Order: sequence, then C-alpha cells, then structure tokens
Amino acid sequence: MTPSARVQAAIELLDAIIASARDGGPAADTLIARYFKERRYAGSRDRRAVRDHVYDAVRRVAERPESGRAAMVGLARERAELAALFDGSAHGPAPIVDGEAGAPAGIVPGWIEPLLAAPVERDALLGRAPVDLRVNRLKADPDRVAQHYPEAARIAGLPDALRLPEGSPVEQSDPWKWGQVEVQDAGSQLISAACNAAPGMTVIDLCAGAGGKTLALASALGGNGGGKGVLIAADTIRSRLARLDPQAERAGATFIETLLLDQGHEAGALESLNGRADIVLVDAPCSGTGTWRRNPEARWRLTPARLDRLVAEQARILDFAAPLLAPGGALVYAVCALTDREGRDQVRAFLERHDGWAVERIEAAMGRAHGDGLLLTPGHDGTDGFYVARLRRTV
Ligand SMILES: C[S@@+](CC[C@H](N)C(=O)[O-])C[C@H]1O[C@@H](n2cnc3c(N)ncnc32)[C@H](O)[C@@H]1O
Repeated sequence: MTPSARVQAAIELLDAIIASARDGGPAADTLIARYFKERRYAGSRDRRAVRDHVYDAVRRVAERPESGRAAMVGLARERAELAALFDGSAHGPAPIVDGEAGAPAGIVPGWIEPLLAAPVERDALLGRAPVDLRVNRLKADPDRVAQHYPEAARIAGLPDALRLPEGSPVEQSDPWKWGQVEVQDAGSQLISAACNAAPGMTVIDLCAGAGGKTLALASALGGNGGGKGVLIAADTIRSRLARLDPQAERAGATFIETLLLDQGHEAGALESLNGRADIVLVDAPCSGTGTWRRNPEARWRLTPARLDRLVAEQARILDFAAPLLAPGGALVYAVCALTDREGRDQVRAFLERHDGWAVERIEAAMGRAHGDGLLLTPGHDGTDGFYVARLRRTV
C-alpha cells in the first residue's frame, strides 16, 4: 500500500469505528482485524501503519467525530507530513480543501467532564499504560519469577506485582507459558488484594467476567500451599465465563466454580448462598472512564442514557449482593470508572438504603481516600482508574 492508501484505509476504518460506537457494535480492535482479514494484500508494515493512524486519530478526539475523514483531517492539521498524503492519488484521500473542518482535539467529552471526581488528573487519562504482571502464587513465588524479568520494577504495596515497560512481549516469556504470571493492571490487583481473601474462606466474585480478578482471588485462597476454600465466579454472560475455564486450568486454579446468572433473576439463583459468603466482590459493569488509556474509543460510546442505566444496574447488583454476606463478611465494590455517580455516590446511596453495614478503610500504598472508598487514577497512581470500597456486614 502507498502511504496515501494507508491514510485512506484509516479513514474507512474510522468510519466503521464511529458507526460501531454509535450503534453499540464491535470494538475497534475487532473491526481492524476484520478489515485486514478481507484485505490480504496488506503486509504487516501496512497493517501497523494503518493501525497507528487509526489509534492516533481516536486518541486525539474526545467526542465521537462526524466522520473518519474529519478525524484524520484533524490529525493532519497538526502533522504536515500526514497532510501531504491527502494527495488525491489513486487509492489515497482527496486533498484537504480550504476551510474543511477537522474534528477538534480533546481528552474528556464535554458532558462527562463535570461528572468526573474532582481529584482526577484529566491530562493523564490517555497516557501510555505499562505492562503489569501478577504472580500466581498457586504456581510460583514472586521473587523467583522476578528473576525472569530483569527489567521489571516492583510496585509498592503489591508484593505479587511486577511492572514492565509498555509493549513488553510477555506472552513469549516462560513464566507466562507456565501459568506463573497473568497480565493484570496494578489497580485491578489492588482490588483483589482489598478483598483480603484467605485460605478456607467462601468468596463470591459476582461480576467475574472472564475471571481476571477471580484468578487473583484463587491465588490468595490457595497460594503458598494454603487450604483453598470456596470460590464462585458468577456472571450473566456465558461467553465470558467460558473464557475463565482454560485460564483457570493454565493457572492451576481448578477449584473455581462458575455460576451463570439470568439477568433480572439473580437473587433466586443465588438464594442458597445467602448469609454464607466471607467476601463478595462486585466488580460492577461501568462506564470504563478509568480505562480510556487502553480503550480511547470508549469515550465515543458512552452517552448520558447509558450512564444512567449503568448507575441503576450497579445499585441493583449491590442490593442482591448484600444478603450473600455472612455477619462480619465484607462486600467489596469496585468500578473501573472515575465518575462520582458510579463510585463515591453509589456507595453512599447503598449505605443509606441498607442498615447494618460499616465502612472499612482499605489499607493501600496507592490511591487516595474519596468518600467511603479509595480512588485510583492514572495520573496519581500509574494504574487504570478505579473506585473501590470495602463494607463490612455488622449484623
Ligand atoms: C467490569 S466487568 C468484570 C471484569 C472482571 N471482574 C475482571 O476482573 O476481568 C463487569 C461484568 O459484570 C457482568 N454483569 C453485568 N450485569 C451483571 C449482573 N446483573 N450480574 C452479574 N454480572 C453482571 C458483565 O457481564 C461483566 O462481565
């Protein structure tokens, strides 16, 4: 492909990404993979160049742009070498005309800006993410594993975490192949650690997804030859839970039980567990505003109506989670979101709806106290953004 044809390909892909964001369709990565599957003539350098154009354009624009061309023209207005490729050549984009509007640059969509928690450093929301690893204590010891990654840094307060530079090819390393490490953002690791799971406990990961945090909980229950316990991973999406099985196998965490819930009928399916859990983790569905550095296109998907639906669903999940706890048990609520409605205010509203709960401070070397919980941000902590709170059932 010529350099101009790569720009045109990026424009076409951006059109597809914009439509998909508007209609709730597949993610940008999926669309890019499909695009190249149908265009075998594109070599690996073409694919890399097109992908870079696409993500540079996506990262640059906060609000969903009108068109792929507007997104690329906006980028070209800041890069003369890119503008020169709008040359009207056979497979390239038409020349930029005088006065042609490019999409404006921005980080946070205007409507979300006032909803973000005040301490959040807006400028850092799209920074580059390092590669964080979590050592799986079911199979390995962190000090030993660290020897395989001489470039790794330890992370204060997270003894199982190793931090590698952005783009490190972890999946080619032996510890990864042997199931001794998982790739997991340090913020996610902190949330599992905040559960304080210990051998012998009954733990329910109520919004387990593909089990990123379930595996960390398994490591805490069964690591160091521990006595394990009961660990239930529940979710409403079958395909996500199905992805957990092979990962659990690889990690040696075969004692995890999975439970598929029917949306709207969760309480019935969970009834036999009422009053039995030492820990329930609610890693709730959320706006993902804390993960924009990995999913910059998520900014184009969120709408006020979708945020309202998420906030209502989070409250509903908390309400059917609460009866699962044994007296003295802990409900850990987390979102990878930085809006107060999903974090601080959601927890406060739960405490106002339910008697018999006490807030427990989360002892952590990162994050900042915010309301009844802890706020983690890319700017302050170098992690994805999270809000997490720990509530103890007192009666
Ligand atoms: C933030 S994701 C979980 C990520 C996962 N815990 C991890 O660490 O990889 C939220 C999950 O909640 C699930 N979910 C949504 N509504 C739910 C409900 N009513 N009950 C249980 N899970 C639900 C979604 O399917 C999604 O997998």
